[in-house]
Amino acid sequence: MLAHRSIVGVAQGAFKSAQPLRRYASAAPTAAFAGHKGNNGKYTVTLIPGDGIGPEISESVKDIYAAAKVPIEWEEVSVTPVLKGGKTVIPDAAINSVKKNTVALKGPLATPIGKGHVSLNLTLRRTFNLFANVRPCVSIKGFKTPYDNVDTVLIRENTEGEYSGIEHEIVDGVVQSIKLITWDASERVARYAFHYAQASGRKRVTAVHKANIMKMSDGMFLSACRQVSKDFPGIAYDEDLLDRVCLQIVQNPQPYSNRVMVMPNLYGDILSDMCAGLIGGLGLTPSGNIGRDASIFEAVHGSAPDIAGKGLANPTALLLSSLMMLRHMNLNEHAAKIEGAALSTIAEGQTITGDLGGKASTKEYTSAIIDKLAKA
Ligand SMILES: NC(=O)C1=CN([C@@H]2O[C@H](COP(=O)(O)OP(=O)(O)OC[C@H]3O[C@@H](n4cnc5c(N)ncnc54)[C@H](O)[C@@H]3O)[C@@H](O)[C@H]2O)C=CC1
Ligand SMILES: O=C(O)CCC(=O)C(=O)O
Repeated sequence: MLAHRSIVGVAQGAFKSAQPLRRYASAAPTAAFAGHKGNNGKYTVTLIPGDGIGPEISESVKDIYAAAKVPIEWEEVSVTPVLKGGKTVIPDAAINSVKKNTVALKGPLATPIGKGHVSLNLTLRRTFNLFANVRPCVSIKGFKTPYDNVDTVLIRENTEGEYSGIEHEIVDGVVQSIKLITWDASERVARYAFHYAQASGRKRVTAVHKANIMKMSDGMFLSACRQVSKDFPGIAYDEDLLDRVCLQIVQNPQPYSNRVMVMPNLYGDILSDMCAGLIGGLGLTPSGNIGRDASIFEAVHGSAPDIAGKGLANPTALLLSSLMMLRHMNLNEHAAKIEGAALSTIAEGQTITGDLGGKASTKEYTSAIIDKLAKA
């Protein structure tokens, strides 16, 4: 198996062939980290704890980072929405912090269903033009699930598609919701997906679509992927229907290993939750929202209101997202150390949270990782 490389590392000439497998790489050819080390030798990173379980899992990441002596200073900002000119917006302090630091770790933000303010998650992605949402889904060695060979990366177009937020009522009882697909955004995410595959040693890119039905919008997304594929002769390219992928991957995920799947926004949202189910659930799957001027890392899951405040949440997905962030920042050794401690704690199975079949609280699981770091 090839070592997973981060393009950031390659571009900065920092890649060493002896580096360990990068399961949660954040290959970002167009988004080299632009943050600066302060006089204290630490990088400042924006932290948005978020809603529901967000503050609990953020606390866990902070505790683990302190124990691992990661050279990061957190700049904590709230994203509690504010009203400005009749619109719900993200507070300026949060926007300015991400702009300045160019990198952020974000807990989940809750969105009212069928009414109320727009999704602030989507607002952040659009504000910073975070065009690619990278969602690795990899089985954890030693942690038994119905499948033990999942190793795929979904890359979701992150700024438009079904999530464009253009909706209106035409006449009473008739509502239109517009799926907007542009050539530029499709080409940009396709190119990112091929770069990611190349940098991480993955051999194939699959464009996932419904162009049999949405002939023009998904059809154009496919045309962009096909055109970009010509620039990457070393990477195989194919296309598959979303419904077929869903069926086949739950029957046998193995053929989807060692590849990158690229797709429009909504398909990536749904397929990544489904893939999380293959490896043990939403408590385990990280993501990175990658842009040219900033990147925001967050778990795939939401605010989990059903368990919020009970100390039961699994912080692994946010922790792994933070490791994608560390690799994006070229802090590879710290990432590898924490990854080893977290994944071996899960593989041993003695101190794991309820979603993984264990009995540990968030704090007990966090302490188990910290104990391992102390012994490493
Ligand atoms: N990127 C973001 O910030 C996202 C925000 N949301 C928002 O989150 C809210 C809740 O959404 P749901 O559909 O309920 O999805 P959810 O992902 O919050 O929860 C789905 C199920 O997974 C469980 N779960 C999720 N994360 C977990 C963790 N770390 N540890 C243990 N169990 C975990 C929950 O307890 C729940 O049973 C909504 O307001 C939604 O809009 C949803 C998805 C992403
Ligand atoms: O913004 C939200 O509340 C949900 C967003 C979501 O599911 C996602 O796109 O990851």
